[in-house]
Amino acid sequence: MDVTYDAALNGDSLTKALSELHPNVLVVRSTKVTAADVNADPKLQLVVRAGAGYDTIDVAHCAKQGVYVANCPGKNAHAVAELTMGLILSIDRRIPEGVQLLREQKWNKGLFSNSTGIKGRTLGLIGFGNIAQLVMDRAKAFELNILVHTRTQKPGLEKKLGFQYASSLEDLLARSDIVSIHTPATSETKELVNKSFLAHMKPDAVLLNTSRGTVVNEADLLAHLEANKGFWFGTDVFNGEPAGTKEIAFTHPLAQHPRVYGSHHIGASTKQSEAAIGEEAVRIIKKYATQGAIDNDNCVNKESDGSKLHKMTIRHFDRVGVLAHVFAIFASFEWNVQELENIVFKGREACVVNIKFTGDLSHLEEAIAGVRKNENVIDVSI
Ligand SMILES: NC(=O)c1ccc[n+]([C@@H]2O[C@H](COP(=O)([O-])OP(=O)(O)OC[C@H]3O[C@@H](n4cnc5c(N)ncnc54)[C@H](O)[C@@H]3O)[C@@H](O)[C@H]2O)c1
Ligand SMILES: O=C(O)[C@H](O)COP(=O)(O)O
Repeated sequence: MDVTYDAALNGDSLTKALSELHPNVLVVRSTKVTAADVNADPKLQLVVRAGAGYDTIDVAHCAKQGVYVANCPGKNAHAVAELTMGLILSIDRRIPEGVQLLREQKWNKGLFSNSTGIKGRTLGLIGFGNIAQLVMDRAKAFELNILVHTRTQKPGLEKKLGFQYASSLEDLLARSDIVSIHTPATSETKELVNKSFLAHMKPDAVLLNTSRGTVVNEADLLAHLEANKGFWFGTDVFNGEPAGTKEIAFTHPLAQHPRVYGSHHIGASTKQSEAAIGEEAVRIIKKYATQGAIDNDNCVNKESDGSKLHKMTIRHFDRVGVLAHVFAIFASFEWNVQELENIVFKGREACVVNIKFTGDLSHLEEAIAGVRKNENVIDVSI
């Protein structure tokens, strides 16, 4: 396999490289992958997001062009959970400011002796996937109580893992001392943190965001910070954050705010996490190269709604032309094959083909009779 590595490719330079090199697989971190990038490379088959969030990739356009998009769920979750705990403890004890003062050759025990402590306080988690669950595990070691608001509640999970589902988002916001966001960036979560969200929070609460900048309406948050002098924000992400990894000037009203502790979108950037992500990306590519398959856990643009599909199972002898015969009948009834699996039995004498398809079944009996006409068809069921 030929590999070209150039982490600096971005925007037009990425589009140009794709149009010249025509790779089959593109691996990216937070680099944006646009429709123009996909169109520039007709040989592109797979985009691997070496990370969790894939909002940076035009997933819908990839789906339209038959290009797989795969991510590496959970592989950087420990690192993000560790950073989240770091933000919680830093805010409670004002660690960064204490360090800064020492660097300025100043001692001020009084200034840093006002922390509340986190034991017995309530941490509200919004989203309860890979990262949030690891945050919960770590927070429980600090004796925080855990409240959860997520899209789908799983019966029995509260008791098993030792947390409580909030009855609503508003309930979680009203009862939490610390609220941490762990949802993906979607149209549903865009500006989830807005005036109304903040109004439900305790005035001296801590809000944490290690997910995406788009989840926060930054103007509303700034206004809330101004109006509530005990309110703190810890964030790893900013709207309009720089794309690269080199130092550049970054002026942002939240990044420079005295009650905001920010980091530089480094949630996933530990050596452990990068190694785990790298290994997973390689595993995905190897499996695709050798078996032509992407695991469902990784593929983010495979159609998963099979509820409207009909299924036909045909046992047949392993001879040339059986499937061609079946497909000709399907085409004559305007049945559209959606998924297909042909299993060959030991000895390569017989097979079973499972065909999932859409179409009008009013001529079903006629179609089945047509399939049976082939001498190598053993049985048909639907
Ligand atoms: N700061 C970083 O470096 C960094 C690293 C990894 C991931 N992330 C971000 O964190 C996000 C979460 O990562 P993860 O690995 O936990 O993902 P995940 O898919 O395992 O979990 C996401 C959770 O959010 C829930 N959710 C989705 N939409 C929701 C909604 N509208 N309301 C409530 N809950 C909702 C899902 O049900 C799921 O429980 C990623 O999508 C990514 O944007 C950031
Ligand atoms: O969604 C993710 O995995 C993180 O935001 C990590 O982004 P990065 O790969 O650019 O560090």
